[in-house]
This record gives sequence, structure tokens and C-alpha cells, in this order.
Amino acid sequence: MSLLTGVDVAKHNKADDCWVIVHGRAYNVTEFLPEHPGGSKIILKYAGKDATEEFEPIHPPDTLEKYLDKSKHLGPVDMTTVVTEKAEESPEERERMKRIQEMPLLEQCYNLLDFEAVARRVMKKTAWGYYSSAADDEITLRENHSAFHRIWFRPRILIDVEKVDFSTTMLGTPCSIPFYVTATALGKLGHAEGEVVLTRSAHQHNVIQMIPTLASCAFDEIVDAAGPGQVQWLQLYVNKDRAITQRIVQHAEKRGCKGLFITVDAPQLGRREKDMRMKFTDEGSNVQGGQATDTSQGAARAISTFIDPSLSWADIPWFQSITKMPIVLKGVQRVEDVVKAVEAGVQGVVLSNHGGRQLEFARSAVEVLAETMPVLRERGLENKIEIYVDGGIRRATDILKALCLGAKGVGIGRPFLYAMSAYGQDGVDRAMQLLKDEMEMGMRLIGARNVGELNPGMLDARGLFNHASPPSDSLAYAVYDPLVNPSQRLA
Ligand SMILES: Cc1cc2c(cc1C)[n+](S(=O)(=O)[O-])c1c(=O)[nH]c(=O)nc-1n2C[C@H](O)[C@H](O)[C@H](O)COP(=O)(O)O
Repeated sequence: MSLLTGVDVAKHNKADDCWVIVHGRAYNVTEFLPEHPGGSKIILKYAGKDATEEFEPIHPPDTLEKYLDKSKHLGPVDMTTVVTEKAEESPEERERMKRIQEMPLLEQCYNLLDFEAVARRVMKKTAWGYYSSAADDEITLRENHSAFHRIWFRPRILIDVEKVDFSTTMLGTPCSIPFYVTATALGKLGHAEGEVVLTRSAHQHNVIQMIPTLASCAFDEIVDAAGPGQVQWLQLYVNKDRAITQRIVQHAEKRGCKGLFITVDAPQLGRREKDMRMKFTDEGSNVQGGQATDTSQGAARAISTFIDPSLSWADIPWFQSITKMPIVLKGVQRVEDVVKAVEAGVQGVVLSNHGGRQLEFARSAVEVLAETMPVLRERGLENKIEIYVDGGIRRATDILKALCLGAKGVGIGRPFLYAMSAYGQDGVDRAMQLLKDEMEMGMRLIGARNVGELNPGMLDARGLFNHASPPSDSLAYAVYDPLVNPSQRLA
């Protein structure tokens, strides 16, 4: 069969006759247009053209193989005949390129927040918008980190801390430090290689990686990138089509995943307005003219229409029947549900508000942890379930506070995304090493030789529950201040 040419494909550039090119192959997506979760508009932008650049960060490479009927696969295209319009570099893009030239050396990043500061300046707006975005006024986002500032240490002295060991086990598997790389979608928005960059660093530092359902990389690509003995977990958004969910779970178990983390705080993805705004700018003025399309909901909404809002406690036995992997509920936000999780026989919970990206004014995980552990101890349940927390963990002191309160380990999201987006794998390696250095110093200074010695008596957490005032809502002034000119809003 002779190769298709760019001219052949270009003829099919209408809504009722739409071909696109992805990774050098042509596809007839005419009938698929109305079903596309991201709306038809974003595909029609590439009708008759090469859509690879837009497709790549949002979709795992095997998406078309899996979801587009074989009859619509038109075969390979002679890419030398395809004219790709090099997006004329916008002034903003030129400005961004300049900032990349001037960015600090990796060695000048001394903590996880440094990576955030650099990433904000050098990432594409859409990627920054998606990663940094949180729900509504982003108050829970800020509360996640500032809650740790209401907890103070009560260090022990004159303890021989020449040797400190912060290794631990999570779900029965050993790891070098009590943090894991949590599930964050669309890794290729920040780095061309996506989640496999995190995989390589996690292996290097003997840290567990949670593989997101909504990864840009294919699941098998991420597992294949793992090193010998590396531990990976699967994060699951439950699909309305339970047969798809069963297939994903059993495949993950077959590939060696050591934990199933069912996300329970997202029956619908939150309103992340920075992310939504990016889609507006991408779509240009006609969308702002009110014909909002699906993509005006931002990447998050566009990629998550499959998530099943009917998921309930009644489903837990079914999950326990289809897998032997330990089951952890990710996104639990009050002690009553932790007790229910124990009764349901799951192996763990992640106390989490999804990095502030879901319910605004959800409490920080560390506050829920401080509410939970005394109740579990009182009922003799503390050893029946492993408690993890995530959200706003930026320092080893945050990790130490969580462990003193009773957490088994903590999940970290954005910092590793920012480190990856700004500096690639070297960035993630440095971020993990910085945390290890901070952890070693922190253990010594509070007088703990191993994680088993960390306990609530090492903290003064009395201030944790009094929210004198929510973290200053600086965002609102920036976003809604009519004097701020529109382009600055998106900075
Ligand atoms: C930053 C980020 C977080 C996401 C995330 C994507 C990004 C960019 N995505 S999301 O698009 O759907 O919201 C996921 C996800 O795929 N699944 C999930 O369970 N949690 C998701 N989370 C939440 C994540 O697992 C942690 O709960 C959160 O990142 C912890 O907060 P920090 O970022 O402050 O560490």
C-alpha cells in the first residue's frame, strides 16, 4: 500500500470529513468528533493536519490503538510531504525562551519551593496552569502548606544521633525515605518524556512511585521504565464502564504493582480556574464569545468525563474480589471515613484533598491526621490500617510532623513536577536528595534515631485546629482586581 501524502490528508479538513495525523499515521476521526471528551473544536483545529504536538502531552501513546475503531486507521503518511506550520513564535514564547536562557543553575535550587519559583517562570502557560491550579480561590491549596506552620517541635536532647535511619516500609515494601511520588496527571505537559522521568528518579532514590490513571505515558511504558525491584503503585480513577476498570486493575497487578490507590475525592474534577483560563486563551476569542466548548473547562475536565460519580462503599467488596493488591482509599477527609475504611477491610487511606484541586475549604490532610489518630488509638485500630497524607509537603519538617502524628508516609506531587519541568531528571534527583538531606538533619535535631521513635510527644500541635484566618487570599485580589490588565492575570 503506497504511503498517504500530506496533500491526501489535507483534503479531509472539515467537520463532516475529518482526518488527522498522529505520530506519522493518518486517522479518520469524523465519527469520533462528537465523542471526544475534550470537545470537537480542539480536533478540528488540526483537521487535515499533523496533530501530534497537541495530542502528545494529553494522551497516552496507545490511546488511538485502544479507542479508535481499526477501520478508521488509514495507515502511514509520508511525513516529508506534510507541511507543519511552525507556530509563529509569539512574543510571549520569545520571552519564555529568554527566561529559560537566564534560569538559575540547578545547584542554585536549595529546596523544593525553589523549583516552583523557577518552573513558574520557564514552563509553558498551559502546563503551569494545569500543574499549579487548584479549586476556586486556592485557599485549601495554601492551607495545605500553611497548616504545617501551626505545628512546632518539642525536640529531645542528648540522644546519640550519630546514626539516623529514616528508611521505612509502606504497604509492606521497604523504601529509603517515608515519601512517595504521588499520582499527578499529564506528565508530558511539563516534560517531553513525561512520567518515566519520575520513574527513573524514584528508582535512583529507592522511592515508591504511584502511577496515575491519567498519565501522558502509557501504563506499560512507565512500568517498563522501572528498575529492578522498583516498587510502583496504581492510582485509579474508577471508570463508569467497570469492565475497563477491571482490565486496568488486573493488568496492573499482573505487571507487578504493589498497591491499588482508588481515588475517592473526585466524583467530578474540581474547578481549576487557572487551567480553565489557559483553554480559553488556546481557543481564542470565539470561545470567549460565549460558545464555550468542552475545552473551555480546561484540560482536567476534558480528560475526566469517564470518571464514575456513582462509586460508593458498596463497591469495595467488588474491588477486593478482582485483585489481591492491598487497597488504599485516596482522598479521605474525615475520621469517620477512616473508621469505615477499617471496617471495609482496606489496607490504607491517604488523607488528602487532592492538592486543593477538588473541594475548596477542605481541611489540610495534616489536620485530618491529627483528628484521626487519637480516635484510632482510643479504639485500638491504629495498627489495622496504614495512614498516608499528601498535600503541601515541601520540607522534611513537614514529613517529620506527619510521621510524629502517626502517618506511615507522605505523598508529594507538584514539587517533583516543577523540578522535572524546569530541569528534567536532574531536577527530580536533586529535589529528592535535598529532602533526604533535610530529613537526616531534622531527625538529628529532634533527637530521633529512626522513624519508630517519632511520636506525638515531639510536637506541640495545639495551634493546628485554630484557623485564626484562612491563608491570605492573595489570588482573589490578583484575579478579580479590575485594574489588573487581563494579560497580567494569566501571568
Ligand atoms: C498537582 C496535581 C495533582 C493531582 C493531579 C494532577 C496534578 C497536576 N491529578 S488530576 O489532574 O487528576 O487532578 C491527579 C490524578 O490524576 N489522580 C489523583 O488521584 N490525584 C491527582 N492529583 C492529586 C495528587 O495525587 C496529590 O493529592 C496532590 O498533588 C498533593 O499535593 P501537592 O501537589 O501539594 O504535593
